[in-house]
Amino acid sequence: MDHAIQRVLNALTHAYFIRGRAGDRRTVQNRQEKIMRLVPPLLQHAEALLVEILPCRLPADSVVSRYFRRHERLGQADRGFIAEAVYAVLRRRRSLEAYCLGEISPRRLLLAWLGCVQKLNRREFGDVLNAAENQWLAQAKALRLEDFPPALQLDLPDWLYARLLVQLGAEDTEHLALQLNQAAPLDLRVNPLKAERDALLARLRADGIRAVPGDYSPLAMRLADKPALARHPAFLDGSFEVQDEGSQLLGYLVQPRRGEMVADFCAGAGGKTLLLGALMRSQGRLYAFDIAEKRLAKLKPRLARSGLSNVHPVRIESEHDARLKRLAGKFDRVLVDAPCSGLGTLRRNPDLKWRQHESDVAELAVKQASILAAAAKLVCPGGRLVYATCSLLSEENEAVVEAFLVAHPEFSRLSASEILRSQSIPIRGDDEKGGDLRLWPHRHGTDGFFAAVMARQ
Ligand SMILES: C[S@@+](CC[C@H](N)C(=O)[O-])C[C@H]1O[C@@H](n2cnc3c(N)ncnc32)[C@H](O)[C@@H]1O
Repeated sequence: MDHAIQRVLNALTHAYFIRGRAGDRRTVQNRQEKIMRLVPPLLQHAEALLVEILPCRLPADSVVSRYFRRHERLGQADRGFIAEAVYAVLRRRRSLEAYCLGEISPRRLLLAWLGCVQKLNRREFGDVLNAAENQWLAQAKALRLEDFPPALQLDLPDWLYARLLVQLGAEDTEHLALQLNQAAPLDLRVNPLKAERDALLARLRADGIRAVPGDYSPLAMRLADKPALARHPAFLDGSFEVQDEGSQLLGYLVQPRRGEMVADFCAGAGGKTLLLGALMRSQGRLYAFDIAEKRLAKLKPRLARSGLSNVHPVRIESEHDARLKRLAGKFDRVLVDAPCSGLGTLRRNPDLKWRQHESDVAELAVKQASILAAAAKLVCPGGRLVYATCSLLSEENEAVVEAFLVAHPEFSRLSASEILRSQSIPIRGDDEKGGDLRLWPHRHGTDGFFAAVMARQ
């Protein structure tokens, strides 16, 4: 193998683990050894992957999966490593482009990340850099990020920075943006029909998986690393699902009870459906509506693992589907996990900040209002309606709910924090304005979520 590439890989591996996995020498050593053993030209793979991702035609995660399917000989550690480099570039794309000094290319973005963010020195780069690149990188390293506008420094598009500034102020926007530029932790949710959290934590630890209970959700477990779990026996037997802790809290806001009629209006692949079904102890009827056949199809194997028998997936044409009319006024609880900009998930999907535009947000808000109004018709008198998004923007959140409440005086807001507290879920911080729940990556360590709980008279 080319020694220069080997040196960069060593340095990269070092930088990667120092940043992400400090404190566990054994893991560092194991994975480092693994990478050394398997080592392909990872930098070239990262470059090739960026060529496909940067035009932003498709979501980055689907491009990454497709790439790895095409390169099936890449091992787990190599994949982790390539994905880490590519995602780092996506997170820091705007400032890395500035470091490119007018000649933006996937290779330069990667080298800028290595040189200017990871601070690899010339010796660590070895002879990977040609003379022109050496010269360019020396100039790039001399740039001071502080001399650029705040939005660039924080790697946000101008329009998004401007909106967050209005909502949060400069200091909080900075804290949020810095957090959004980190990788999200891996959270699991225990399936209470199959396992008990303490026992499952012990089972995972016995397998060398470092896990602790979540801060808020009684079913959450947070992992210290990102092990591959798809073949873990406790996953296969339905004892847990992968689910962000914030997402879990939405299930507790719906608070479904055994025997009730419950609808998950935008069920997708059923992350929240599975939780709602488990909270109902599989008793009563739980409808999982969605317009996307493909997403609902992904719910099927998850349902099979979960042990739930009360879930009815129904593909609808739109929120105005005629079948919904027959169900009007019949549901005790309705969750609307609305399609949204997804900006609360930027730690996982950093490409969204470059793929979403202002005009998308305005369109989404119109769609969200229409879905909420249609879903509300399903709620019975005395029933509960929860509107949620993983957006950070008030346009998709409070504004949608406020307009809905004006047009539907039969609904009134409940306090989300009180509902959670009544279930012994402690939510700290400034999350109670208007009674709605707001979860922020920089305050709660979860993805960004908004949820409003409403009751029908
Ligand atoms: C935020 S995702 C839902 C995620 C899902 N609840 C989960 O926890 O995994 C929004 C979903 O809304 C669906 N959707 C979009 N328009 C819809 C509509 N008019 N009626 C129902 N669902 C819709 C999308 O297909 C997508 O699956």
